[in-house]
Amino acid sequence: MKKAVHFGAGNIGRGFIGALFSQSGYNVVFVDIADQIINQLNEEKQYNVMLATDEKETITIQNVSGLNNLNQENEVIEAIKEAAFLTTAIGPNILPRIAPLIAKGLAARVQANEERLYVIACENQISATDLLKGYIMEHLDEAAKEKVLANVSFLNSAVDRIVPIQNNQGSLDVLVEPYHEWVVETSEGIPHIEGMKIVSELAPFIERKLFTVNTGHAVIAYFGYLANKETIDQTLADEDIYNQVKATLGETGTYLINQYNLDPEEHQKYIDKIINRFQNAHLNDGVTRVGRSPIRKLGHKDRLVRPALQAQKAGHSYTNLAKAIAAALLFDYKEDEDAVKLQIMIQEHGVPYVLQEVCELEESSELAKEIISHYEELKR
Ligand SMILES: NC(=O)c1ccc[n+]([C@@H]2O[C@H](COP(=O)([O-])OP(=O)(O)OC[C@H]3O[C@@H](n4cnc5c(N)ncnc54)[C@H](O)[C@@H]3O)[C@@H](O)[C@H]2O)c1
Ligand SMILES: O=P(O)(O)OC[C@@H](O)[C@@H](O)[C@H](O)[C@H](O)CO
Repeated sequence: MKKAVHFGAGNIGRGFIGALFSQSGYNVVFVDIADQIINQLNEEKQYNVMLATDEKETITIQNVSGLNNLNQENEVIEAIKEAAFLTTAIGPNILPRIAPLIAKGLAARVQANEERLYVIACENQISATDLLKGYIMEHLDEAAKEKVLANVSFLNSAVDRIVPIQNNQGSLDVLVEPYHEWVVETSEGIPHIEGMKIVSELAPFIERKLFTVNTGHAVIAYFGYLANKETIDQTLADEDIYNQVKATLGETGTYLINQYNLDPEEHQKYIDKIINRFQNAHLNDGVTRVGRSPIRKLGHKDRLVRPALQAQKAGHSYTNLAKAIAAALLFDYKEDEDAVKLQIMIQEHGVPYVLQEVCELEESSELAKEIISHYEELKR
């Protein structure tokens, strides 16, 4: 049976990417540090993916197993030697940590098996696979690098499916929204995977997704958190926040329509569909999950700052994006490591320093000034 090695047996791993490989006839080896999940995968050898609909349709995912990358290095390397695909859904910040083991696996793979291997990082980050490739290359000598570059394809991708934190301790089953989209950039003829869409240029797809789904999500999460809301759908029921989301997606929409020559009516339909997805009460998706890792989300190329800068450059409105950035700076959720770090940075050095260090925005820029003024207002 064909094999796919997938790093990250979490929500997207089990609920989306691993599930698609299994449904396409692959044996899926999940690699993770969570012993409980790994042991359960090996014992139960299957799990259910449930759709967040009234009917709760269920699909059983089979031919799955697990390995722990902390204490089963050799087994992971052996699995990589036989795999047709190597994918990740682990969080962008974790990619550098798994790169040394992937490098060992790839070095052994290209010696043992001449078949092409496809590596795809499925993270919410522009060019995540290119970044992973760079981290992997740091751990290969010149000879191995050359062989890996000749035999392994590194393909960027965009993944879209809302998978909340699961409310079923001790179970492998995953509740997911019915909608899903997985777009992979390549001009090669790669093996067919159910649900994978191939495109020759990813930029319009990943920017449209990141600056609509994830920007909208971030606005709801940060304003919802400030308004003491628990979930995304509850937050959207607040008329002011709903209008704020619409206005912000109007700003990112103007950029996306101009940049990628999108049809404005089609783009409006895309926005409406996404807002409808956010309103799915079956998901029970927490604002703290969606707002997680605010330092990452405030990055220069991420869902808030990049569209704001693009709007500023084009002379369009970015007021609502600036407000959302200010709200993100107030996300002081104590159980999120990044949020704690961000608040310490603000207390010790102030907001202008954070805008410079995290968002790469000069204090004197119009955008930075506007964020600071919204921040002061929201704090009151
Ligand atoms: N959940 C969603 O709705 C969604 C949708 C699209 C994209 N994504 C992206 O998918 C990625 C994963 O998100 P998620 O929601 O599935 O997160 P998650 O926390 O549910 O899953 C991450 C998994 O990675 C594992 N992990 C952490 N550190 C590890 C390490 N060093 N080695 C091996 N495994 C490790 C964790 O144990 C966990 O099982 C993120 O980049 C996210 O942005 C998520
Ligand atoms: O995964 P993050 O932390 O980058 O973003 C949180 C959510 O916006 C995200 O997980 C969405 O649910 C997902 O991107 C939908 O496709």
